[in-house]
Amino acid sequence: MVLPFLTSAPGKVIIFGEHSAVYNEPAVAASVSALRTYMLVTQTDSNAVELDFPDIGFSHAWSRHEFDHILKDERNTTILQEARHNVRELSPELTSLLDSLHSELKKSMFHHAAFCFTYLYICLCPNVKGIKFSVRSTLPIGAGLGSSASVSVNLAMAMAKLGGLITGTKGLTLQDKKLINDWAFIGEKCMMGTPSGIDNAVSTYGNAVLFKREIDGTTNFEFVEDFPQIPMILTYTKIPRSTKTLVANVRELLSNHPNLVRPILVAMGQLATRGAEILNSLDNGNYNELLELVRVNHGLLVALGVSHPGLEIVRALSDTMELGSTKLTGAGGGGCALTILNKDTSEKLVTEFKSKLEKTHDYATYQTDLGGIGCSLLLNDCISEDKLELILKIFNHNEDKALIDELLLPGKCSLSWIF
Ligand SMILES: Nc1ncnc2c1ncn2[C@@H]1O[C@H](COP(=O)(O)OP(=O)(O)O)[C@@H](O)[C@H]1O
Ligand SMILES: C[C@@](O)(CCOP(=O)(O)O)CC(=O)O
Ligand SMILES: [Mg+2]
Repeated sequence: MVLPFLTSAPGKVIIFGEHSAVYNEPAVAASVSALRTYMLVTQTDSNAVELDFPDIGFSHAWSRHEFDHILKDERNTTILQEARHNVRELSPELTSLLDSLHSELKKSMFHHAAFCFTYLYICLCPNVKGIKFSVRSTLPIGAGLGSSASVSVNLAMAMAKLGGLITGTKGLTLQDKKLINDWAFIGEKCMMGTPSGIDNAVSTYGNAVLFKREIDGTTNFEFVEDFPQIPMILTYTKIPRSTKTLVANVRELLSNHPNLVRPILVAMGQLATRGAEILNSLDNGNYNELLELVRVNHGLLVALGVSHPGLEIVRALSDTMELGSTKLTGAGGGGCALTILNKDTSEKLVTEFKSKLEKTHDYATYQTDLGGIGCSLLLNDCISEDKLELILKIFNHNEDKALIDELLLPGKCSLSWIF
């Protein structure tokens, strides 16, 4: 594999069914292909394996010796073989072998990112050394827009490419995408424990999907054809939270009150199924029902305890101004809210809504299209010398997000990404 090369994967918005998706209920999500994570893979002089995650202030280099310790011990052969064939569950044995590689990070917020990195590395490209993986994202991180999944998709794609597991050269084949999605799911497992798999699926395949996880751990999804551009606003409250904690809280609530919580999850699945039907044939006749489902979905999420006073500000303002229906999106507890606008909402009202959120509460708002390009790859022979210089600047000097978009956004920039 000729270095350097780049990978990229988008964030997502869950329209219906966050949290209930973890319990095998259907959910609807779409990619936000303009908000993405990028990964640059470069050769280094050392023998080490390095990661550089400047967006979260984390970088680390492991000497090859640390991995050899695991890889060259014959007692580990079966453990490694089994882990490399299991894309449903993490191997507890491999997990404990990898522990020594990040023991000093155990109490830090970077532990899960490091675990995800080393797990995918040892499974997908263990023979590669003298290499650095640098990540930059235009997505808000820990905000409910699937940044963890987009990092997992990038790592899975880059490492599978380095391990010779990706076959497409002119475009990613369906088989390539399946492999990327499977390993990104394992990456999400390292990050947060019990993902549904919806985030990595949308980040890999792009577009909009009706997703369902089955009891045996397999996943089913169908694309929502002709996904309509719904007028909407995404509001980022900037309130930090962790998906892992919120998902664990819901699990505890379910275990304490199964008879109360189970029907809530089932109702969320029902409304996701109906939501997908409406989105497949959205018109004036069913638009208000879509808004109603958004309102009900938010209410059920409140009942699960995953809203936050900061999210309720957005919901209450959209209700007071009567401009649309708001629900939290992603794991909640802070992060982002999604407001679907009423049909007749004026530009003036939208401006007033956004300006109140931004000026009074210091929130950020995005008006972005949903759907579009999933994961993508920029091969070395498509990167000219002058473009490479600019790309290195972006990754080495923490250039701002507008510059990243201008230079790298697939479908908008002049680079020949394949997807
Ligand atoms: N650009 C990035 N660089 C490094 N790590 C990232 C990046 N984006 C996300 N992550 C990882 O994902 C975690 C956030 O994931 P999560 O809590 O699931 O929120 P979300 O997926 O909604 O953004 C971060 O703590 C970090 O470990
Ligand atoms: C809460 C959940 O439904 C979505 C989490 O999304 P995010 O990490 O908050 O972007 C969990 C999942 O489906 O894996
Ligand atoms: Mg996440």
